[in-house]
Amino acid sequence: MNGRASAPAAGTIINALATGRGAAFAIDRETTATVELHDEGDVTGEIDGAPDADTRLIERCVELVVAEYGDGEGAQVKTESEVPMAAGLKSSSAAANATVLATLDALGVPVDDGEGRTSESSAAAVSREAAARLGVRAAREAGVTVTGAFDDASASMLGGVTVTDNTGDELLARETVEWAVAVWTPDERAFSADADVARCERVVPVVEVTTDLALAGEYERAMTVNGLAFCAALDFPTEPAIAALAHVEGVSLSGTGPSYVAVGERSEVEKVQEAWDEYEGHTWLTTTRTDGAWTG
Ligand SMILES: Nc1ncnc2c1ncn2[C@@H]1O[C@H](COP(=O)(O)OP(=O)(O)OP(=O)(O)O)[C@@H](O)[C@H]1O
Ligand SMILES: O=C(O)C1=C[C@@H](O)[C@@H](O)[C@H](O)C1
Repeated sequence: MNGRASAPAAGTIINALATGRGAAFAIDRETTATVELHDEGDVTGEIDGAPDADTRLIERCVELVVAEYGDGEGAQVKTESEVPMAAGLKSSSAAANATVLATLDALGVPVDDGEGRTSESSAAAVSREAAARLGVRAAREAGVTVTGAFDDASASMLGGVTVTDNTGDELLARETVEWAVAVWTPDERAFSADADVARCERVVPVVEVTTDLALAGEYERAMTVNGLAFCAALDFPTEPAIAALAHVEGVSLSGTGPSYVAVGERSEVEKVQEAWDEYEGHTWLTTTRTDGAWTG
């Protein structure tokens, strides 16, 4: 009764902390979860390379899946991640998605990939959207999110860009995009649950405009306006965005920071990376992911 699954991290188009509506896109860096079920007992978690980190999110994911689809099993769950925690790159959504899918895998519950295929042959398959909503519920119960972050969770689970209303965990739009992506991750960390929501709410009029842009498919402009508004609200520098805008049209603070993401053609995104290489911390290049999370 073992299961394994992986889910990609994501970058921000619209931070939902202002209006409850957000948008995100999957990137090609993953978190993998392995789950070993026991007939009974507790659920215990481990985060590879972070022995002191909080394991409640992944434990709660396993518990919720077992409560819904299992028979009182206990478990050991472990995550290994290519993305740093508390960096704005949705490591919590990737970890939750991977853990939910790995637990379903361990229980032998099939998952529908949305295109009529399932991970196993039986009829009663769980949709990937439903699996993402379970992870969001676990994130709320573990206290690691402000809005539930269904924007981040759905982008990671389904791949591509998703636009969501996190107040009802509703998927408003999904589209695939193919961008090169530059990421700058400074050394500091910022947990989403600690963000100053009252300051974010002051930029609501600007963020409402970005939602209209995103729903019209103008993701890069939405992202850039979002980034300038949230840098101001959360007191992060706008200089990385201004440097990137010499080369690309889409750049934003990702989530509640401290990472920034810039998107566009590879040759231009490489120039953004060169500019960001001047800063302290870590810069890297990746691409968008269109396929989302997977079992196995
Ligand atoms: N790789 C992981 N494995 C297990 N749990 C994780 C992992 N990453 C994050 N978490 C859990 O989520 C909590 C909050 O994480 P964090 O603030 O880093 O979220 P994030 O998704 O990286 O941030 P952001 O929303 O800004 O992108 C962590 O304290 C931890 O409990
Ligand atoms: O905790 C949350 O609710 C969120 C955190 C950030 O990732 C945001 O980008 C996201 O839109 C919502």
